[in-house]
Amino acid sequence: MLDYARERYAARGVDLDAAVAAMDAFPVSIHCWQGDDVSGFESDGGELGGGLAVTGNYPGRARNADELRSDLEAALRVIPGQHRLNLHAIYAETGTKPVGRDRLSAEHFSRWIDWACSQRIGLDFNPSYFAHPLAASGMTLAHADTSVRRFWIDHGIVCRRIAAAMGAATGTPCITNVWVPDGMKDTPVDRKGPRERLADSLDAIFAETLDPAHQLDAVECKLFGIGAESYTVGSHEFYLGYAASRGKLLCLDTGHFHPTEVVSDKLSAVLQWIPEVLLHVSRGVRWDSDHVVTLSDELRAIACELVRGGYGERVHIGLDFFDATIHRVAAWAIGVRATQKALLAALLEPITELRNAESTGDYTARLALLEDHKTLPLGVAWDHYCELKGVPRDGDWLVEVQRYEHEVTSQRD
Ligand SMILES: C[C@H](O)[C@H](O)[C@@H](O)C(=O)CO
Ligand SMILES: [Mn+2]
Repeated sequence: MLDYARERYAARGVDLDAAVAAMDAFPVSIHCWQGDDVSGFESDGGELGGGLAVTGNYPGRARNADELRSDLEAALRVIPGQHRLNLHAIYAETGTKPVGRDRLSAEHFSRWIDWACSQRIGLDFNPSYFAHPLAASGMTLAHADTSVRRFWIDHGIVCRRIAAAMGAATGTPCITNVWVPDGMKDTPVDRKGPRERLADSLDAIFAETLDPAHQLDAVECKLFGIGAESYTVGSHEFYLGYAASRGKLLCLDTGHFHPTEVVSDKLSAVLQWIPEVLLHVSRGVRWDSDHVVTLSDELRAIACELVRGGYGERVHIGLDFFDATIHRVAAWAIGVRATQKALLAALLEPITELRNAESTGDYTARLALLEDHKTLPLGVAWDHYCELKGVPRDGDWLVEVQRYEHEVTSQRD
């Protein structure tokens, strides 16, 4: 079967083995928050809020950092390749004493850092601007009250330092992604003031120069959230301008746009003006519902844009979904494996033939090639990749997760 697949791709001018080898250049930053429904481990944390909503009550949620790390290891055993872990500040381990988010430091993440080093994976990081009494009003960095704003600015400052320590320890830059829920349920009369305050707060957070070899900054835009239906301070236009003017990464979450807008079309547009992009690959169903990522047309289109544009170095792939209706380890595995399949399909695209067809105006051949590519034996190449990396193929990995569920997660209260 593998030889047959090699031949089929070779007939289209594509080297299957080279495509499989190229997969190493696309690590995926796996979001820790799928493992515990974005709960975190703060003893004094608040309701999730911020427009974020997790539905479902599948048994076996990780209740502490050791359980979450164990679940992540179970997921990594069925995910091919070396990846990264994306942590939120609410996953700090502060012992029995609560530590204010404005006082967190790298020592509160030392066990995560040691674990990442032992797994040989990189870390990414996020300040948490939700699930906190000072975020309950729906405003954080854009808040009109200076003392509330100061608290959240200090949170951003300490998180960048934590990220720098993570990057230094793991030997790969840690991306600190700033997302704030700030917005209004109903029509504001002052759209300008909060945006001025958000810009000032961000400038204050980013004032300290940190080594880009250890730490990079990203800002995440959004169209609307639950409870912020009429106005989102950090809109796409706001953050595109901010990132372009400050040389920051722009985080594009695939659930954060109008349902008819697609991130696959935005990549080559924003990368004209900003240095790098962080992706939050999600699957919005009718709204920013954060469903588990599947091998959709849009996911494939995003992967094609990365490969065709040669954006491997400039686009960082992260995931952002949370579904508590299915087994959480399986959710990670499904989402990461789907993302990787999209990448492999993109690497197997008959790009030379496609470019020739397009440049000669033969749009009939372009469409025919794109359609035919869909049924070439991607699954055989994918199985081969899984075997090379020593993880179960499609059809086999779920059994491993079910065993883990039986032995570990189903034993939790
Ligand atoms: C928990 C995440 O940081 C959060 O989902 C954010 O990235 C987002 O997308 C909010 O809608
Ligand atoms: Mn996101």
